[in-house]
Amino acid sequence: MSTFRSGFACFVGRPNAGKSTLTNALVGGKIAITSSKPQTTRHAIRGLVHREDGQLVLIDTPGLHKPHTLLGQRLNALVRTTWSEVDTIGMCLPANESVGEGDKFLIRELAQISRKPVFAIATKTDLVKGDKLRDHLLSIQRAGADAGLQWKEIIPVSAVSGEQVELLAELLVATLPEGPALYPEGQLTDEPEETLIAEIIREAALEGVRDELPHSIAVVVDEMVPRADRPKDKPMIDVRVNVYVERDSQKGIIIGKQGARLKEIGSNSRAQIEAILGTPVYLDLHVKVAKEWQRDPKQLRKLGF
Ligand SMILES: Nc1nc2c(ncn2[C@@H]2O[C@H](COP(=O)(O)OP(=O)(O)OP(=O)(O)O)[C@@H](O)[C@H]2O)c(=O)[nH]1
Repeated sequence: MSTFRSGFACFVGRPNAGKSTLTNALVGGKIAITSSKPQTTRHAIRGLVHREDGQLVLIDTPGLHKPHTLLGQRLNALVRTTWSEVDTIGMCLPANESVGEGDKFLIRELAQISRKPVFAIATKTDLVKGDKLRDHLLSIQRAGADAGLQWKEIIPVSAVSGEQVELLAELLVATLPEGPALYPEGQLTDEPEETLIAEIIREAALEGVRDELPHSIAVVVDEMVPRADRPKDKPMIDVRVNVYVERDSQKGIIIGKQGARLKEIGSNSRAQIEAILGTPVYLDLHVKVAKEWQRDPKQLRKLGF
């Protein structure tokens, strides 16, 4: 029997490097969700990659979402801890952008970790042509050498076209220690659909305003009902959702000018929700103020905490 491997990996890279999209592509779609409860680690699990040869647990790297406070300063301790705890690291460097100072800073930091495989992942290769990709791969190699980092591999991928995603999964799994699966297959997908849907909407609501609404937002799926008057071959589900914030000002942020942001939240999350439910949905989003909900046990229970 062939060896089964299991372990943890994280992706690092500047904002927009393609980490989330790659995570989704590796996981196979819908379950790359930041808030899934940490199980054996303190870190949030972003997704599970189940394969015949192993199981890869992709974890979130806190702090790297705020590179402006991070780059140019020392990396915070939590990020270092994450790096020291995972089995393998993938640094994402988008092929349509040159290797910049921010990237080099990260590469130097990664070079400090000894005896851990660090992959350079040239993301978004569908956006560039041959010569440009070759130059990009060369500058990644050079940046590694300059920092004293020996890349485990430099691998070009496109999460959008799917090119080399399978190969990347194989290479990452090959670096994991031998061991049984850490999570039952499909564990994260066993979360109730409502939880996944609420989480997708919460992510969409936080998009671009994360700093303004850090923890003050909770999303609850109120009901999901099949629309009665639809033909059998064209079903539709009405999904009624409440988005709770703590203050009126936050309500304004979520709703946006003439409802523009709320509309955007709906359209950004609908496709993913439709993928989960397997039917078109009508999303009915309501924003409500639940004052100080984080401090009110009764409200917390209502919001599912
Ligand atoms: N064409 C193309 N676009 C991609 C690919 N991967 C990601 N993108 C796009 O690049 C943008 C950023 O991708 P994300 O996956 O959100 O990047 P990220 O590194 O997770 O970003 P942060 O959450 O800001 O750290 C999005 O608009 C993606 O659609 C790819 O393989 N090809």
